[in-house]
Amino acid sequence: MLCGKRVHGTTQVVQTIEMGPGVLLKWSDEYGGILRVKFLWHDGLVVTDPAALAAICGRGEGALDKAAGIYSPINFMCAPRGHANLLTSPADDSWKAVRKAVALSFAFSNIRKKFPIIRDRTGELVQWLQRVGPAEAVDVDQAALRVTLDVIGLTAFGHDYGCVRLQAVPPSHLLRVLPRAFTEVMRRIANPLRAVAPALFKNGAKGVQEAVAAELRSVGLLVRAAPEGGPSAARPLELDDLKRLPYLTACVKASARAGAGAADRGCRSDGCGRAPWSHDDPFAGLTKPATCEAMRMFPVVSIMGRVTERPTRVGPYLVPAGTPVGIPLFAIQNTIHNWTDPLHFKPERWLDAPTEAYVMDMRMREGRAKPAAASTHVTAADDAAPAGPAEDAAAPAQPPRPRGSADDEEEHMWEDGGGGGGGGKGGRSGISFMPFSEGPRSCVGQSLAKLEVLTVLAMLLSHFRIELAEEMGGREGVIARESTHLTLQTRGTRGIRMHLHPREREQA
Ligand code: HEM
Repeated sequence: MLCGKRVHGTTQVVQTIEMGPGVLLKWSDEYGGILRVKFLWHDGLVVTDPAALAAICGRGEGALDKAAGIYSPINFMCAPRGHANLLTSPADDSWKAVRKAVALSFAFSNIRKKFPIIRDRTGELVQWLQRVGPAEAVDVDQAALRVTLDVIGLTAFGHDYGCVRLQAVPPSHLLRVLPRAFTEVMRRIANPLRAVAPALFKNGAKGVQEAVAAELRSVGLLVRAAPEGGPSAARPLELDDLKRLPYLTACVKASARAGAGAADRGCRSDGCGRAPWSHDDPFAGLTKPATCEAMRMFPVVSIMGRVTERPTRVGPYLVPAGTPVGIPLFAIQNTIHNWTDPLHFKPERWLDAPTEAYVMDMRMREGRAKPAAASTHVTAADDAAPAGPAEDAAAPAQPPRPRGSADDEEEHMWEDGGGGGGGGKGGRSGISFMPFSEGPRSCVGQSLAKLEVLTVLAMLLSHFRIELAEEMGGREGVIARESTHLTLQTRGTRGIRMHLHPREREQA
């Protein structure tokens, strides 16, 4: 994303995609929790301040909606003619209806039935890794992507991508198409002109092909999951199938209004949902804190975009309508203002944290929190926006209102456990950890994601001792290649290579 910070009246422009998510972390460390920047030609804010984030992600007056313009390049990857989707749409009535239907399908009571799928695919991955052996360095990032695509395909659409079983990955396979399309999306977010006149830009025409290839695959899944008349998993997608899409979208919305979980149509497996940590799993105690610490340091979604619809208070500032607001999860979860010793991987931070908390204010746990208003770090943005009256500047951030709309009935695998002292729902004073975001636009798929992440980690840790390959250049080498390509990834094609030493062999 093109953005720049104001320094003494001049603007330093940087492209955060090229420089990696670390640039916003550096600025947050240096300038504090509310920073005025330029997003393209707009003035915007970057917010890492916990109290301001609680208001932005809540439902009160300070709540902000999606910046649909920033998200719109994603549309071209998902649907013909670039229609908005659940992720990219502003929170209008249509979004509410679809969100309600999809959330029902992702209720943990439904998702737990999918556990055997996750366990069995991960089991196949373990067998494959055992065959590869410890001498060869394996790209674990890609291994995780293989399981994830198989799990999403099977659980949501009854479609088997067969990623884990692939010996070699052809260039046209989703495993390759998806990362290339993600890269094109990020390029278009950084430079919207790229979508309008691709020929003017390096690899612009190729980017169009990547977007179309990803779009065809998304559409293929939707059409296959249709109740009747769609092609079977065995029949390849044909262009005529695309004409059925408006009908499918109407189906989802209609059943959403009727209160039925339309996306359940894709759910085709039965079975017990016992998760690994509910058994006598020796790694259960370790897996949850390790998962949380990994998600803190390396959040999959490293930045989110919101926009003020009307003049809105953000911390002590009143910002004008139409101001884009960047929410850099990577910086929020790694800045020295929100965490003690943030650059060190310390799963033990989470040992006595409420087990089910995935949204919390870690400053409270570390005894570092100040009252909400005082904890707002005033920055180079002093002249940012027409500030409110002096007494307003001292007013605490608006706490989120109790839940009351689309996702009222959502049942997540783990409800927020009260934010570790942050006051719980409706009274949270701040947020410094939210890998799945928070509030009405939080991740609707988080129950599936958590089940998969924990299962994969528990099974890998119980079978292997894992060691970073030397060619990665240590932790610093990996961090130096961090890059936002829609999700947090590493630059280049090497991925994250590791040696996996089978535990039985070592014990014998
Ligand atoms: C570890 C895995 C995952 C992480 C960390 C994650 C994180 C997030 C975050 C931070 C958001 C908010 C994005 C924003 O506002 O810009 C989000 C939204 C969303 N996620 Fe996930 N996600 C994960 C897996 C999944 C899965 C497996 C699915 C579905 C199969 C999913 C579906 C969605 C959808 C549809 C939204 C948009 C919700 C809305 O705006 O109403 N996610 N996710």
